Amino acid sequence: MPEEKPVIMINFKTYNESYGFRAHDIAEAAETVAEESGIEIVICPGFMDIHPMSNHYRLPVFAQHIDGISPGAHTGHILAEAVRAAGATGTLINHSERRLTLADISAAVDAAKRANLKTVVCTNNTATSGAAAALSPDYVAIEPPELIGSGISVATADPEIIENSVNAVKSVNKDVKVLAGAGISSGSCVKRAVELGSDGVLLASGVVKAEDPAVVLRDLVSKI
Ligand SMILES: O=C(CO)COP(=O)(O)O
Repeated sequence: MPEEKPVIMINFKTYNESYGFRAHDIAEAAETVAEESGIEIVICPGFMDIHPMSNHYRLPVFAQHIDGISPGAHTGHILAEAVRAAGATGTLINHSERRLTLADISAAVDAAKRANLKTVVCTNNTATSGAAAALSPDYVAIEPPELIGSGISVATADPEIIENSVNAVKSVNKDVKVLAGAGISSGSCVKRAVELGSDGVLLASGVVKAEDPAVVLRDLVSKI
């Protein structure tokens, strides 16, 4: 088990169930379960919900993406400082559904650090996990794309990718934490992911599309 308690990050993506009032339902459930369990639950809502989520809940709020730009004339871009000002304290970077080049990932990590945002670089295989670790983000999140949104847990379907990514990341920079994601939906998945060396999980559909997110969230923390 890691020294610190595992973290649970919920990526709201752009599901119909994830914005506006429904974002509040998920965040309210996450706040209740985080306070009951003492487990850190991070929410990653859409950009429009960062400010209301940050104002209403005591949960850490992360963006789903930022661009590797500095303040200035960049129409249509997402500025790290603006995300921070809206209340976010971290950001995902390079999700499989929002892929970036290595140069863009590096610039985004630099922009996030400049704005005092925590960084979660998402990766799709062991080699990219090692490459991401070289940028010294706070977290590398390994998520095999073929299992994302499948309901099939990476912790049981592809445990090697978690172990191999942990080894690849730690051999580059032992201070970088590793999250596992794709198909995570239960406390058993979380337990297994942690046994394989991860510091927590990043998940989406299991919570966002649940009829009652609190039920799933309570199960997710139940075996930690
Ligand atoms: O992409 C993911 C989280 O960033 C994983 O998505 P699912 O939990 O829906 O498989």
